Amino acid sequence: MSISVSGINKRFGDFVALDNVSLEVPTGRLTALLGPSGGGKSTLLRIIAGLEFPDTGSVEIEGVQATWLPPQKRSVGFVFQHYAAFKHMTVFKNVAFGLEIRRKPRAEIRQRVMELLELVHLEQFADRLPSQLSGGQRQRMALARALAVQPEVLLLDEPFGALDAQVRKELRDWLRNLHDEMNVTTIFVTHDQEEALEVSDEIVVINGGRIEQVGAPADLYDRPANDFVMKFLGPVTTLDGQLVRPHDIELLAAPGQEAIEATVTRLTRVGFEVRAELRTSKGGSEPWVQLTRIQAQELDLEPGRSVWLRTTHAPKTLAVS
Ligand SMILES: Nc1ncnc2c1ncn2[C@@H]1O[C@H](COP(=O)(O)OP(=O)(O)OP(=O)(O)O)[C@@H](O)[C@H]1O
Repeated sequence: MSISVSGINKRFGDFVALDNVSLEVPTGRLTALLGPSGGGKSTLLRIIAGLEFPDTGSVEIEGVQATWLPPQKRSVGFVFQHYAAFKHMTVFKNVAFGLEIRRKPRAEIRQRVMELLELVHLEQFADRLPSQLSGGQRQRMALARALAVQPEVLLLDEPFGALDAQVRKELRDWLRNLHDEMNVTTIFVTHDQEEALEVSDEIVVINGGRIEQVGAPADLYDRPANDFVMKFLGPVTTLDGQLVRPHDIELLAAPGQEAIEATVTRLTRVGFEVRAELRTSKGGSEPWVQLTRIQAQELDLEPGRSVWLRTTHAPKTLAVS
């Protein structure tokens, strides 16, 4: 199911939470709403879900006007961050809930719930209470519950928030597979750029109630529309007044064409990478460069050594703030 949002404005009192936001999400796509806290991501998702209504603008789902429809009439399943599981019900009952209120036959409910629990790897926990699950397991239960009624649109607000890095990573792969298997249109909110870059087909960068840029992860990373997107999507440093990615700077052991002389001030090893901090001779700017251990060894880098720097990627011609 495709989703079309156009000209959405939303205020809370005097505060503008969304400022003329328009967005097209085609059927089957996995889209991330990415941005800093308070930027308006959740508000936009809640408006698409029908949990909140815009002041002006419209939401269409599969070409049908849905702006004022209640959530249950939208064919959407959603998982919000502070998801309230029914504490007194087992995992099985929690997942079965949506099917039971739709008065589906018992055998069908049983089969569907067990299929879903298998999908989210919780089949052995069907009889437990939510309080007897880990945070990650509870979030997977919430996803199974959202999927039970076979929504064509899945809306997830920070579905992996508050989990440790390792579990988040596992759940990312799992979400990607699930999305592909279930053939749904998924929109998820995250403030984690790595999560958005790794999982999604398309990223919508939202800041201060406005969309900064929409595009495939690689496009946004390599061709950010502005400084904000560039800084938000990955590491940046400045070289010769230009904002560049630290891995887009080449280090040379001898002078080269268009290369700037610099002195190594500090070397830090982070896993298999080396971070070299430098000071340029002319202008005295202090860029840092990310390189592999092998590169650092080949250049025989050490503090005090002179090197020459040039960008391997066309730098963005934007003013550095
Ligand atoms: N019901 C509300 N009443 C008043 N202000 C609200 C309400 N809901 C959201 N806001 C404000 O609107 C702004 C956008 O909130 P929103 O939750 O959409 O941001 P977000 O990008 O999802 O942030 P986060 O990542 O922190 O969840 C915030 O400044 C928030 O305080």
